[in-house]
Amino acid sequence: MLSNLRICAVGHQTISSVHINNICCYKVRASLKRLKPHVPLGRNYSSLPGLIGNDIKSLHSIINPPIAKIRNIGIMAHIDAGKTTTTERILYYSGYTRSLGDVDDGDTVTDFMAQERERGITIQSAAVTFDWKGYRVNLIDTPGHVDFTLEVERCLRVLDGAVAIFDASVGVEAQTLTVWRQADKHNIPRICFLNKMDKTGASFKYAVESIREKLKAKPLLLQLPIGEAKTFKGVVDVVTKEKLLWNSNSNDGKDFERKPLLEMSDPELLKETTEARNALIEQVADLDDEFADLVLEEFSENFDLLPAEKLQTAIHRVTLAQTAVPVLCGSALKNKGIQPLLDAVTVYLPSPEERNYEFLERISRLLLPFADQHVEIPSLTAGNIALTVGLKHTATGDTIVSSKSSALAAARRAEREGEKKHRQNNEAERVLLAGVEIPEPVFFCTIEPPSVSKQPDLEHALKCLQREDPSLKVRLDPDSGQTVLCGMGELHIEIIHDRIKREYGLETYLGPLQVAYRETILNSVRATDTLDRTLGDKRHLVTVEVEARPIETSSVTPVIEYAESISEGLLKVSKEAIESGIHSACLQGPLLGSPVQDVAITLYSLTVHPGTSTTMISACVSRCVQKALKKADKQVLEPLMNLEVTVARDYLSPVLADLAQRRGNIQEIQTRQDNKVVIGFVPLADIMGYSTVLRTLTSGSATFALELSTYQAMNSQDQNTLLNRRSGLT
Ligand SMILES: Nc1nc2c(ncn2[C@@H]2O[C@H](COP(=O)(O)OP(=O)(O)OP(=O)(O)O)[C@@H](O)[C@H]2O)c(=O)[nH]1
Repeated sequence: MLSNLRICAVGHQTISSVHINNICCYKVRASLKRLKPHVPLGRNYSSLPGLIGNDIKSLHSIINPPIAKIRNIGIMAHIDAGKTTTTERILYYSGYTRSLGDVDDGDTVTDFMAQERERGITIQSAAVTFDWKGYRVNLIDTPGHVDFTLEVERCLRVLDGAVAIFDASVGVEAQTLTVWRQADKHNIPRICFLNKMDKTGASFKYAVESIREKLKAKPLLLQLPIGEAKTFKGVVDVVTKEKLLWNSNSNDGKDFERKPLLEMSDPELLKETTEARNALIEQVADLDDEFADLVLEEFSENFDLLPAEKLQTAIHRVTLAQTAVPVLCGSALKNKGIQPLLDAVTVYLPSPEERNYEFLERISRLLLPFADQHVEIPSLTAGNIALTVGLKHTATGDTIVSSKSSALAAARRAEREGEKKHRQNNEAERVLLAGVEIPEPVFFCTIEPPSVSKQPDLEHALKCLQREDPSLKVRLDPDSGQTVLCGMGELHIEIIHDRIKREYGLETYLGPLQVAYRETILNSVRATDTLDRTLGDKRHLVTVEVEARPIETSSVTPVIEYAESISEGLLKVSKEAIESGIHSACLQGPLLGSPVQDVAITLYSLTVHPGTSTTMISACVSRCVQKALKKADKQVLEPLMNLEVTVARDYLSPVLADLAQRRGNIQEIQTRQDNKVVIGFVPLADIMGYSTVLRTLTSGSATFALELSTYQAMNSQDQNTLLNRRSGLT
């Protein structure tokens, strides 16, 4: 029985993708050329290209692994930490691909969009399924660039666990903090992988410290690196006291040597590992009472006698409770440390069962993704990924249920659980499916089809893209009649433009990129208005009096109040019309036509002639509110961004000088290895096109992250310049 589906990404051409229970289902269109045949040849499968009958697993093992052996995990990190490279290694070692893909060569499986391959970045999440030592792992590689935050969020809400990847030479970076917070919100157990241990400047200690300090997490060091940067050779498994060494002559890292540490051959390393293991045991005992009892009763005299499996089970519980995070390390590029990372995923991250979802599922037509091919399957157990086709009215972030009664039952149960929430470890949150938070778009630009006859095609393309990506907003400019795209950043809009061309065959024209300003009022004002219109033999007559006043909310949704004199009876029939009128008036402020923020509207009087339609009431209220807003003293608000620039010491001065010219407000300059990290605020209007400027200023050695902080009042000089520019005076 189908009781709960989560829709994750829909709308691209004919395939819609759904979440079944806690599982994410995405379109996967990776190239099949390097896929190893893991699909049984049969009635439905013979059409898959490149599949041979010999090296295949049984249908049962492919479609229905026991739920305890399923891991649904995401990979998350700051841009360029190495998610895609790590995923490629994982696919290779698990036998899913035959050769190693490389982001720098543009031939990875998960970065399958043309733009991803060209730019070497991940934009859309991709899902792949593979088996590792008897476990089924459904893995999602998510984008790291801030413009695609929503894509990360919609993945996280359905995962059972995640691997957070860090660049070991920089530790925690700006976007890591964002995705970490998102994972906290969705209660996702995590393990950390300190990647790039081979890189100059890599520091295990520094990266661990940054996890402790910046993420406020308790790192459990399950490994120690053997060597660092150029000398990085392998890792020590602290839990088992073994050393794992990769052969430096091997070009794919498939084979490695695992040996117990011995007093004779490695006295120093053994001593260091024993100390690390003892510290780990104490740390876990502090966090887990059951383990503490075991250690105290049986092993307090000698921690060496504590079996590795007992320690692993306790670490699993602590990871699940999210009171600490296991930390591992390696180098994806140099093919070291990936196999133990996979082991850790199966040992420490939870199965769907442990995450306490209790639905069973059934839908009419199910497809299983095998890269860009889909195999129809009759049924699927909870905890798996599948696709369904043809959902027309469902968009990313929606939850669908089989019937109204099952939805009500889920809501009732959530309510009951909510009452015991504090006792039951957020049971209600586990049952209810979290919505996605859609960030505010800060940029917009007009978009034109190649000819008027192509306008319907453009509208169709934008509709599909919006269903997939709710952070893209599309609206019609009421003055010019033009279509306006609103997005998260320059790159976001550029990619949308590119996708319209490649996927929908439409060559569109973008207007100049503009900042999404807001407006507010500075004093209280009252206005009255009357609308008197006769349509046919019917007279519509409304008189309204409203007050608009400034309040502090940081929201574009106006607060609506009613004076006591407004009759209950009148409100009953016309409340909806009144509020829709107020909302529509506040969408377009009198200064720039931007949304009005921080206002309260009070309705003081309303008289309505009998027979007046609600549309006329709405129109009159809207006009009256606009009149009031126009009368008030007004203020433009501009988006202020949090900026973090990481730059080599030598280039710090030109970067600071440039930021000073951009109205930048520097809060702090940190030292990170050989780099300086500049943290501050800068108005969005002054930071457009910054990536090109920064590249030129620093010979390509700097990176930056940008995120909306707040909307702030513009000073009067800047505001006048902007208003004059908009009205064409300058
Ligand atoms: N030295 C070193 N470089 C690495 C390692 N892993 C990845 N890289 C390099 O780092 C860059 C970024 O790697 P990706 O795998 O694309 O990183 P990503 O996190 O997927 O990036 P986005 O998808 O854009 O968020 C590439 O040039 C990789 O070759 C590593 O272990 N060591």
